[in-house]
Amino acid sequence: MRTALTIAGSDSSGGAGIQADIKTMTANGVFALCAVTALTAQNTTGVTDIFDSTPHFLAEQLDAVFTDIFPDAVKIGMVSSAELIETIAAKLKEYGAKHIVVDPVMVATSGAKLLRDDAVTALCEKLLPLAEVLTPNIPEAEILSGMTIQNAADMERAAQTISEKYGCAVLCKGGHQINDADDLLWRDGAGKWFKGRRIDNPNTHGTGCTLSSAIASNLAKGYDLDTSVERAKAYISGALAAMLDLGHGSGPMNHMFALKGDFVE
Ligand SMILES: Nc1ncnc2c1ncn2[C@@H]1O[C@H](COP(=O)(O)OP(=O)(O)O)[C@@H](O)[C@H]1O
Ligand SMILES: Cc1ncc(COP(=O)(O)OP(=O)(O)O)c(N)n1
Repeated sequence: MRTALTIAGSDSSGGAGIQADIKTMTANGVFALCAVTALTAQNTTGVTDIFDSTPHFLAEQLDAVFTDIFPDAVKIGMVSSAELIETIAAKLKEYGAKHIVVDPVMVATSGAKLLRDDAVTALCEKLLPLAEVLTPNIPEAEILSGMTIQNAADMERAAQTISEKYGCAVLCKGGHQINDADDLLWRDGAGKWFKGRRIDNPNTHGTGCTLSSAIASNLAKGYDLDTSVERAKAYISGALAAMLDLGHGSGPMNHMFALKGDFVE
């Protein structure tokens, strides 16, 4: 069985963060490993508190994983401080981790800040250059490129700028646009659009975590990046279209929409 590691924060509501990652990896047929960067007290209406792992304990989790079950791909989500970012970068280099997907999580849709302002530089300098692909949403792509994004041409310019700056592929996600759910993959000097039908579902908690984990799962299975993005897009569209409705705010998706068998009713 192929394996994928998520390095991310815990979401007590189960819709985003490490919980979304593990469900996504499992539903995509890979064995999920995890290293927890932080605990969040969170539900569908917002984040009330964050308790960070220490750099030492995060390093211990990464040592435990890499020295035993070496992951076929790695996904990185919420990492709130410069010290934790530096720890992850050092360990990924030490172990020669491959197929690294970085979701540069900065702010939850509910408005909570998940990355400290003083950690953006560490993210850019230490972690982004290790990535095979970055998956910023539009607000994150604006911060990383220093540009304002208002339309598809702006997405292309911003993705190109980020890709050239950090030497990796960039998937600029269009979920925050008004009329569509089209994502742009910029790699090796050229852009490719992955078109998505916008699903009229207010429950989008964890879409970014889910997409990046599905990409990592498909890279772990040996698919190339284009195919991994295409398959991840099909997966998230299915999870949104299942129209799960839980909680009082923007609820989670149904990660198990495609699961069939005697134990699912
Ligand atoms: N209503 C929607 N219908 C279909 N796809 C969506 C919808 N909202 C987001 N997506 C898709 O979900 C993925 C995550 O995008 P986005 O919501 O922009 O990320 P984030 O959760 O990081 O803000 C992208 O592939 C995006 O196109
Ligand atoms: C613990 C934790 N990590 C990441 C997020 C952000 O999730 P994301 O899928 O990027 O976006 P929203 O769910 O906020 O739309 C989170 N909320 N919690």
